Amino acid sequence: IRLNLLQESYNIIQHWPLSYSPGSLNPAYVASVSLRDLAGLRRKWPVSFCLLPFSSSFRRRDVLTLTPWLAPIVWEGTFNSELLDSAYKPLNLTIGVTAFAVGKYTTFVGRFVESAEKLFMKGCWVNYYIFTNNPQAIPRVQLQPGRSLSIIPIKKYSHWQEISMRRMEVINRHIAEVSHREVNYLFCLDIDMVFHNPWGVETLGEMVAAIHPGYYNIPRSQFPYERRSSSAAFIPNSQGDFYYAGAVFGGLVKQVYEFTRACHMTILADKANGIMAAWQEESHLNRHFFSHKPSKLLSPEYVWDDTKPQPPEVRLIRFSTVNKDYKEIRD
Ligand SMILES: CC(=O)N[C@H]1[C@@H](OP(=O)(O)OP(=O)(O)OC[C@H]2O[C@@H](n3ccc(=O)[nH]c3=O)[C@H](O)[C@@H]2O)O[C@H](CO)[C@H](O)[C@@H]1O
Ligand SMILES: [Mn+2]
Repeated sequence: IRLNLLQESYNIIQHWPLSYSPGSLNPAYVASVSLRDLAGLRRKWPVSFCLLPFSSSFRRRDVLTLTPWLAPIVWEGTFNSELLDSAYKPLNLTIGVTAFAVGKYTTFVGRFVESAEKLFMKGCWVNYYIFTNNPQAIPRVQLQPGRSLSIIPIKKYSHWQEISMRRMEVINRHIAEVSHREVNYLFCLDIDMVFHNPWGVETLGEMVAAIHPGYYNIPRSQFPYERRSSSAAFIPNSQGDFYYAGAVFGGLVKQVYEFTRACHMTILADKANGIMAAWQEESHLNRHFFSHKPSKLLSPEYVWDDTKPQPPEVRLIRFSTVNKDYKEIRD
């Protein structure tokens, strides 16, 4: 019963800007309700008040829509994008996107950016930051007004594992040097992916993680966490919350800075001990989110895998991996 009540409050808070004068609550927080936010609200308004006007229109009963620590899990059918758009528009937010195209992965850039131009954060300012060892290989894509793309040269590590893991370090440094001045929120995405349906402001939150499409309906004992206690990414057998994808994370730029710094540190600690975690930086990301709970979760709609059949609970595939030949693409 308590969870239901809280779910109701969450739905109400999502509708806040319509029912109450704009400015009374910063819409930046409207879609990222945490336990802390709820506790604060309750002090001002009794719960019964929160429960009054809305009940059933934005609810899903077939999937989990709230974590045990009361972070929303975003699924199609749990939010109203028109309302959210009208709440966020006046904030004039700039959203950054980092993506890496090293070695043969430059072939993915065109499809990634073209699809993002049609579907990612429509109506917001968007800055793409494409990190590559081969700037000439990045195609020029026609961008919508208010959107920009920077190409940032980086060196190429020889192993794909190292390329993938070093993203934490590179993003962290880039935030400190550049993007902290340019964006409010930052999403860090795999590049071997394509947008198929809208991805909007419903995804914004302090710290946002995405549930891995392979493990959203699997018992936690089978999550592929790093299980060696010698690794800094170690999670014991019976523990953990969700298995998150390494391909999608984001949040307020300051939070993403802290997050990438922490992950890079634990990756370095493993390296000093001659260990590489089971799923590289994804293992470290999972370990970090185990002790620092994300304030919002994205459902696997936001990080799907095209080789999987679409189950009924996944109503909209928004962002999905491109089929690739691993042997061919990873040198
Ligand atoms: C869906 C999902 O959660 N994907 C994760 C998974 O694999 P994937 O198997 O999808 O990893 P991947 O091959 O896409 O590599 C991750 C990303 O690193 C970049 N890259 C990688 C290799 C290379 O030669 N050049 C290059 O640019 C590129 O942006 C790519 O998208 O595991 C990886 C680490 O093992 C990462 O945690 C991915 O985020
Ligand atoms: Mn990938």
